[in-house]
Amino acid sequence: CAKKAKPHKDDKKDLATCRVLLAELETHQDAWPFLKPVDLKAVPGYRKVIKKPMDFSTIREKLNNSQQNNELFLCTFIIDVNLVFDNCERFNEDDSEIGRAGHNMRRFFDKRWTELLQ
Ligand SMILES: Cc1ncccc1N[C@@H](C)c1ccc2c(c1)OCCO2
Repeated sequence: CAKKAKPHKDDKKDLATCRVLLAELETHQDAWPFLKPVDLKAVPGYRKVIKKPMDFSTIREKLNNSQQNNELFLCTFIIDVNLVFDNCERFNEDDSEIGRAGHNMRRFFDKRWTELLQ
């Protein structure tokens, strides 16, 4: 993904842009299934099926802890956001509340990160 994002001279903008993007994801009306980690005790089968759980609050934690000079943070951010949506597709029917929310959120993210980061 590093090559996809146009080579910025200063990563400082990228970190701010990831924070803006994450805030937009968190406040989206379809974000509700993805705001916090899935409760592995409350959702039967989730722990077995989904090898790498991810959610927006975990991504925010990682972003807050990421070193600015470590240019990998941008790729890590993109990979983690896509992991949220890939996990959602794997576990939820397309024709379900959560499945539809996942598709809507992925469409929104793809549009916004292209506008902001490429
Ligand atoms: C993203 C996702 N994929 C699969 C299952 C759950 C979830 N999200 C959790 C928060 C969630 C979303 C909705 C719920 C719920 C938990 O627990 C039972 C009531 O409805």
